[in-house]
Amino acid sequence: MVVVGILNLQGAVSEHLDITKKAIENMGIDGEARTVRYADEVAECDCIIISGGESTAIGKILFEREIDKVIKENDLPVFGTCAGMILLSSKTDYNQPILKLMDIEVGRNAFGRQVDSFEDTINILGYEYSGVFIRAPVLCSYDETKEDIEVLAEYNGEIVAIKQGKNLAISFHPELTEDSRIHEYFINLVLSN
Ligand SMILES: NC(=O)CC[C@H](N)C(=O)O
Repeated sequence: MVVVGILNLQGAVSEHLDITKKAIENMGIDGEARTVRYADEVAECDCIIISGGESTAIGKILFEREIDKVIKENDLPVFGTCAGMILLSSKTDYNQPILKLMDIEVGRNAFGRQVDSFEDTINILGYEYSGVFIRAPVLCSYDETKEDIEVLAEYNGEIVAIKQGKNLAISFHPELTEDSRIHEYFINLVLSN
């Protein structure tokens, strides 16, 4: 049984819930997707998804509620999309609370400054995926000495998907498509030893 917690503090939460449910169904595994808002609810999960939204707001509430501690103490894998990627990083170009779970540095609002959002094809995990970018962060650098880091996708020469151990950071919004394969990939990461 795998319990996927979608952090419900701010942002595109219901979309992640729906697509995670779809991923679990497609995989045919014993699993559950639920939204979580407090540290004790997070502690009952096997992994956490942090949605897009406003990373400063999400980070502030996350630290106030000491959800960071539960994630770290329980070694919970985290999948972050857009604002979630920012929260996974170790450094951003803003002064904001972040989890520092991945050895990546990001720049906020790097894509789509002129236009608020766009959609384009991303090659990821061996297939073509429709990437939705909404004021997305760019990955400025990552620690190349870390053997557990793997770049999963690039777009116009920029890294837009990267994993480190069981943490996954994506600068676009897979929850805004009907395609659950990236969510399935994350759940498989969680299930693998
Ligand atoms: N769609 C998003 O998640 C945008 C992220 C937002 N620009 C931030 O920096 O927090």
